[in-house]
Order: sequence, then C-alpha cells, then structure tokens
Amino acid sequence: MGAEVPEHLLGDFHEYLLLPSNQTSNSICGKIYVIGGPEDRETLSVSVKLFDRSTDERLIPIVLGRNPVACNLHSAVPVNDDRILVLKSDSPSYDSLWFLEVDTPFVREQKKVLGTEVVAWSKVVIEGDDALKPIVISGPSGVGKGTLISKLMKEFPSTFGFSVSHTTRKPREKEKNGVHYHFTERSQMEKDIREGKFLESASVHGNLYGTSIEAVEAVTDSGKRCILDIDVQGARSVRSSSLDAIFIFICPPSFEELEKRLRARGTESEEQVQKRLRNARAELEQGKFPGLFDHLLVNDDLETCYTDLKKILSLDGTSDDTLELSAKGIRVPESHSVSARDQKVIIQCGGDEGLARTIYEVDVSSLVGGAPGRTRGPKYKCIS
Ligand SMILES: Nc1ncnc2c1ncn2[C@@H]1O[C@H](COP(=O)(O)OP(=O)(O)OP(=O)(O)O)[C@@H](O)[C@H]1O
Ligand SMILES: Nc1nc2c(ncn2[C@@H]2O[C@H](COP(=O)(O)O)[C@@H](O)[C@H]2O)c(=O)[nH]1
Repeated sequence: MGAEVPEHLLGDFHEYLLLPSNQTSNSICGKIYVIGGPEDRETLSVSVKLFDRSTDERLIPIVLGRNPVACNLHSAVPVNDDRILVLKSDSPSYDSLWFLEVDTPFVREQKKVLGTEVVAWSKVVIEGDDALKPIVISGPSGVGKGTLISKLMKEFPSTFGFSVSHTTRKPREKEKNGVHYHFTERSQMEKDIREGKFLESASVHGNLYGTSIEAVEAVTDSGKRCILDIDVQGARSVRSSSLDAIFIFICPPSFEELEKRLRARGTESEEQVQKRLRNARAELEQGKFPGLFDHLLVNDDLETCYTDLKKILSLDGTSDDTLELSAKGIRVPESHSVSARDQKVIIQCGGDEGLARTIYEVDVSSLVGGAPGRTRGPKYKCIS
C-alpha cells in the first residue's frame, strides 16, 4: 500500500517521495505509472505521471475519463497487462475501486488519435445483476417516451434518475434549464463534443442533442438507475459505446395516431411537425434493426404500455421503498494490502493489532465497458 517509487526512477519526480502515502508506482510493459502526488491536494483529483524505461523519458500523459477525487491513501496493482486497479482507502464503497487504463483498446485508439501518451480513468462498478444498468428509451417524436419516463420517475423517485441531455433547441414554455435539458449554444456544444465530453450526440430534427458523460455519471453517483431519452442515432452510438445498458424502443399504434399526438401536444410549429413526422418514418424502420433494441413496446393504451415497461424492468408488484438498487462494493480501510494473480485480485482488509481481518477475492476476468465510462463486470466474494 502506498508503495514508494524507487528513487533512481524518479528524477524530477523525487519530491513526490516526500508524500509516499498517496502515491504508488506501477510497472506495466516497461512503463512505470506514478499515480498520485502532492499536487492532488490542489487539483483535488488523482494525478498520473509516466516513466518509460526503454527511452528513459519522463512524461505527463493526457488523462481521459473522469478522474477520481483525490484521497489521502491509495494502493494499486496492475491487472491484465492493460490497466491498474486503484483502491482508495476510506472512500464510500461505490467510489473505492478505479481502473487506470494504460493499454486497453480505447487507450490505444486515443494514443493514435492524439499522437501522445494517453491513460484513462474508469470507475469500477461491482454489481450482482442487471439491477443498475442504465435504460435507453428511444422512439419517434410524439410516441410518448417522455410521458412513460415521467410516470416511472414519479412512481419510483428514489430508484430512477433522468440523464439530462444537452440540446441547441430553444426551450419550450414550461421547460427548465438543467432539468429538462441543458440548453446550450451550438458553438459551445460542438466544442464540448470535440473535447470528448459526450457519450453520444446527434443532429435530430435540425438541432444538436447529446448525452454528456457527466449527465450519466451524476445519476449513477446519486445511487440511482439512469434513464436516457434519446433518438435512434443516439441509441446506436450508445450501443457501440462502453455503456452497458438496456435498450427499449417505443412504437406508436399507427402513424396517424403519432401525428395526432404530436399535433395535440402543441409544442411544435407546423414546419417542425412535418419534419418530425418525416424523420419518424425512418426511425420506425431503424427501430426494427436486429440487435439494436432489446425490447419493443407499442404505446397504444398508456396504462398497458406502462405496465409492460415495468414488467421489462422487473418492477411489477414492487414499490419504490422495497427496491434495493444500491451498488455493491468494498470499503477499503487504511490498513489493507492488495495483490493480483491469474485475473484474481486479493484484497486483505484490516487484521492489524487484533482487528478483524476480511479477505476479498475480486474476479476481473470478464470486464464490460470501460473508459471513458465505467467498468462493470468484476465480481467479488469474501474468502475469509
Ligand atoms: N398512450 C397514449 N395515448 C394517448 N396520448 C399519449 C399516449 N402517450 C403519450 N401521449 C401524449 O402524446 C404526446 C406526446 O408524448 P411525449 O411528449 O411523451 O412524446 P415523446 O416521445 O417524449 O416526444 P419527443 O421525442 O418529441 O420528446 C403528449 O401530449 C402525451 O400526453
Ligand atoms: N441522440 C440524442 N437524442 C436525444 C437526446 N435528448 C433528446 N433526444 C431526442 O431528441 C428528440 C427530440 O426531442 P425534443 O425534446 O426536442 O422533442 C427525441 O426523439 C429525443 O429522444 C440526446 O441526448 N441524444
């Protein structure tokens, strides 16, 4: 834990030896990754430096993903030759395990694009089943996605959280900035997209819409299950991203009924209604694309469709306060040690001076997702 960086490897990094407790050095394929340092106090996030043994170069890599909040003490262990598992001591269990990806496909791709050394953070989510998977709801404009989501959020307020998208569309009368959307200027949104802040973005009915990584993280950090209301292009992008979600497509009972609903809502100009209806035809075709959506629901009678939605989400017969969706995890005390072998990480917690000792075995053989989002898939068991 807090292993000191060998002095001969540090050179200019020597000063960090003064604070070994929040710093570790980790060697993967001839490169040493120095995680943490005194500057963490200023930036409030965990820093990364790199020493390349083959060239004797010391580098500050570009760090992608959302950085973990700085902590006083961490330990780290290389895993699978492409990432480092970082254990933050005395952090909440949902925030204690992170991966610093150093040679995953995402990082390799980013190295090519950016032409420099890149590493990327990804928070580890340990969970037993699909209970915390985000839900992507898609379908043509006016089909009732928003209505169904509102019903779900009203009945299960502490279970679900809405991913607030960004859009360049102007707000409707009752829409609030930061609640329904983050209303933004096109130039700003284009810049944010270029800077990799979005999980997905698309031009929809003439405006830009997008899901920021931050929007999804904010919901997940609050311990809730994230719901995304996005168009089919967005669903396709999320499907090929690192976010492991459940995809649901909502169909209208007929095209005529869709038109009726869109007009009755009275929020769009005639020109917009026409544009949305034109796009709806294409979206209804794309909704049937094999492998894109996990479930298809027809929103004819609202209550029937809502009941079907709850069945898909295994919510029928439950209430908000009987649902236990909080992420599982390991609370790592200051006194601990960690080692890794054959895709198994052993974490020994406590055991000092007569204190109780708990040993966890974390299986990292099947990881899902990863930077710039979260890594799911690790499973743990208590072995002592
Ligand atoms: N099953 C239903 N039967 C009749 N009207 C419905 C039904 N479901 C929703 N509506 C109504 O249809 C209109 C469109 O619904 P809603 O705004 O939820 O659609 P949406 O899919 O979220 O649209 P957009 O993608 O444009 O945001 C609303 O006025 C809503 O009250
Ligand atoms: N790809 C994305 N599509 C989004 C996002 N947020 C909303 N949407 C979709 O846009 C249309 C129109 O929405 P409206 O609020 O203007 O009626 C609708 O199909 C939404 O699902 C997003 O972040 N990404």
